[in-house]
Amino acid sequence: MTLHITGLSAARAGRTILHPTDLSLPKGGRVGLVGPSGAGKSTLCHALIDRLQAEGTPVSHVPQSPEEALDPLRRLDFHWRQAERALGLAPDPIRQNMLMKALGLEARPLNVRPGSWSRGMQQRFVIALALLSRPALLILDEPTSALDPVIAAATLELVEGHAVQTGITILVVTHDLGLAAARADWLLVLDAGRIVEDAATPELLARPKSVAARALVSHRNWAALPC
Ligand SMILES: Nc1ncnc2c1ncn2[C@@H]1O[C@H](COP(=O)(O)OP(=O)(O)OP(=O)(O)O)[C@@H](O)[C@H]1O
Repeated sequence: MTLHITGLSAARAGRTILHPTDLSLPKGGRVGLVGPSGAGKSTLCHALIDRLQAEGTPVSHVPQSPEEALDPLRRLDFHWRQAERALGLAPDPIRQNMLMKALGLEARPLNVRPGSWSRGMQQRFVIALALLSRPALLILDEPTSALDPVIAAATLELVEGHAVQTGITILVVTHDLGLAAARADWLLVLDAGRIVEDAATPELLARPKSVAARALVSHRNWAALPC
């Protein structure tokens, strides 16, 4: 079922940051939200999360870097238990193994602090945590900014594989058109708090209509990135 969201908007300090916006996110789809810094991507994400949560639709958000989600002094198994508790879930080793395996982390002991793992592995762990709630929508916020591009691409492939099996919709939020074009079937371009383009990825790349999308597409070095 497609997630339809209408009239999403946001103001900060008396200024409209996100103008009234409608979104349609197809179930199991991979959608990219692209726009320059300050366009309002984070604001849109927060408004979207608030709206979906208010409607009772499960949504998970993966922040840019694992440090934002993990306490460096707490062991990974503590984080897992906390997430289960927050969701009202009883501990379930089978579910835990399934999610860890989906992110390529099977057989890794969790009785260590985050710093014992590479950042790429920490980010995968955070994504596995985000999947615990069986979200209808998984928002990946600048998912590659904290990782080297090859690790980032491998991580995104694992997430997408899991999403295909479970019907989760993925929203990749980024200022990097190369990343979005490689990962998403559909692209939304946000500029100054307005969605100025909403098109299938090949269509947007071939025929960008808005000034913002044309500027992103004409920035050609995006094509060379591995993810
Ligand atoms: N709490 C706030 N108070 C005032 N202005 C804000 C606040 N939060 C965001 N803004 C402004 O809203 C605009 C959009 O910010 P936002 O963080 O949503 O953009 P973004 O596209 O996510 O940027 P980036 O890619 O740099 O993270 C910016 O001009 C920002 O300065």
